[in-house]
Amino acid sequence: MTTPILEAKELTQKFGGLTAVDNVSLHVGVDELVALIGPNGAGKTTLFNMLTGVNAPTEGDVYLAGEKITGKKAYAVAQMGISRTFQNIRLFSDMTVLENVLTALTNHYKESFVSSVLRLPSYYKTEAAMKEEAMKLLNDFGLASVAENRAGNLPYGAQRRVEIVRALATRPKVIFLDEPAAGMNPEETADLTRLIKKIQSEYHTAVLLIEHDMSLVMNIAERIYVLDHGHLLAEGTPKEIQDNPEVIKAYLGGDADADA
Ligand SMILES: Nc1ncnc2c1ncn2[C@@H]1O[C@H](COP(=O)(O)OP(=O)(O)OP(=O)(O)O)[C@@H](O)[C@H]1O
Repeated sequence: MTTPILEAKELTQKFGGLTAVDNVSLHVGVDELVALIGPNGAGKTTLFNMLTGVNAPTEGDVYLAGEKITGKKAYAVAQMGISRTFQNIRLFSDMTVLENVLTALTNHYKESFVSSVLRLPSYYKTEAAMKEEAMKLLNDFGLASVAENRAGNLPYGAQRRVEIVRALATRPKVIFLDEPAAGMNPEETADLTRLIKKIQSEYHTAVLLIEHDMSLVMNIAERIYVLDHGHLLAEGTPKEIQDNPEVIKAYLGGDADADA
């Protein structure tokens, strides 16, 4: 097993009388591409929310690169190296594509207040370096030609790509993608598949992916966790998951290639 960059130990989330996630442990290795699947209401988003600091777990702990991050707020977790996209696109739709990516880079380019206000030479240098990094990312993900377009005017699939690039611009250790293929047409999904592989292979960033599109999951995930009614039902390679009778019974309905 690779060294885990992310580790969750015995996480439980209760909402009043409902146990949405029950005693789930998982790990994601450095550079690993892991998927989390399960039927609607299985607890996937609730688990994501605990891992990213949106909700504190009722029980259990989360470790990022060996450091305990349980109970830290979402912004602190983001600064420590977890970034995510959401089921509903959350771009700054009135800003350009480039500006959206630049907002994510600001944490890495510290410029003093004085040099910013006085527009000292170092200010322009920093601005140029940020723009160069943002344009490299946009270029790598086929978005350079729309850098100056208003983000809200892009087609749906391109907006999703911008969101992923913006998450990557924070230079995370792990990137969480919450149903990135939702609402995409087959061509957009094929583009997305290449993009996600690139995050892993060229940016050496671990990926944890929630996705209902089984062909996408089986195509790119190295390992899969299956949640069912808040419990971890199975863990394994795509092949092991497809062949697992419990998974087939509880989730895939006997057809491993069908969408959930
Ligand atoms: N804030 C909340 N308060 C109360 N119950 C909640 C809350 N968030 C989620 N739940 C419940 O927890 C369970 C798990 O929901 P969750 O959204 O995590 O599932 P999911 O696997 O992400 O589903 P989907 O695939 O539909 O997004 C559901 O029964 C849901 O109604």
